[in-house]
Amino acid sequence: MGDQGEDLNICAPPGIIVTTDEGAIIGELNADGDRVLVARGGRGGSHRSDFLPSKGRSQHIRLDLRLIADMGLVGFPNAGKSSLLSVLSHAKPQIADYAFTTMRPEIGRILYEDHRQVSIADLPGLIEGAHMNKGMGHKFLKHVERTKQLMFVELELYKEELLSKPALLVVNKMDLPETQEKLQELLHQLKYQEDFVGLLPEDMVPKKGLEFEHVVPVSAATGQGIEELKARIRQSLDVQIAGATEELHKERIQELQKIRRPPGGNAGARGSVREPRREGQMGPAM
Ligand SMILES: Nc1nc2c(ncn2[C@@H]2O[C@H](COP(=O)(O)OP(=O)(O)OP(=O)(O)O)[C@@H](O)[C@H]2O)c(=O)[nH]1
Ligand SMILES: [Mg+2]
Repeated sequence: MGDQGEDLNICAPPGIIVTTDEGAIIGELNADGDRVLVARGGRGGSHRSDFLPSKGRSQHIRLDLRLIADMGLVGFPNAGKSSLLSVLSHAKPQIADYAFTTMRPEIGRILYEDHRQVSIADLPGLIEGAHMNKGMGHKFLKHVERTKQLMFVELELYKEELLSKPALLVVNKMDLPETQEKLQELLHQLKYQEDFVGLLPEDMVPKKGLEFEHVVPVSAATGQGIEELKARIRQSLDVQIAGATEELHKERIQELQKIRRPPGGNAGARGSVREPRREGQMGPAM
């Protein structure tokens, strides 16, 4: 009858979906402390089974970190991220004239005329040294990882970790005096970045140039530029999705070509890209 076997626990962060290799969902981990049973252990032997233990299940699984949103709003405290979310979507985030009003992500959705929805996450403000856990630090960066793209609200925010995603730069509060001049200055600096790098403290100099897909001046207060911003968000995500789909198709076609090529070579001209499609069942899924 022996001792009970120990449970095998595997720790994973919240926001994980556990699936089989085929993509069937076994369970979700949405909050701290959530648990999902992936494979039940076998029963121990008893007098009913002639003391023979039964075998437990084994199961191959995938852990997918779910995106919290298509776009994440990134900016210094008070830049007006929550105000922007409230005019872009129907979300009603808390807005106030003090830093760190937003403590956890709030998601809003933009609904486009063709019924496509884009989700925007309003994130806590980012300050210098977030990567050293200052301000909302690590929490902030963890949320940022889970968005497809970033929408920077005002500039100085280029933290290198954040620059690997496509990004839009939104210049908010354009209703305030002198913002027009500041915007021109900013556009000039972006265009001639190398000339300005010398003015920055060494640890703030980005290794990679700043590239924004679009720079959009807006005012959350008056609504100026908000429609254009919505259009830019959509455009930018559509381009990214189209790029990813094309990449996937290329990979599939390459895989199919490998399968088609007989082991002894002899693929010749017949191994063209179109060949596999004619066989029907193996064409790339659209
Ligand atoms: N004049 C003007 N004020 C704005 C605009 N957008 C936001 N504000 C004001 O700026 C302040 C901060 O706005 P929030 O939207 O709370 O800023 P936030 O970036 O979400 O701030 P945190 O959550 O603390 O990081 C509030 O007093 C807003 O009313 C704007 O376009 N023009
Ligand atoms: Mg906020």
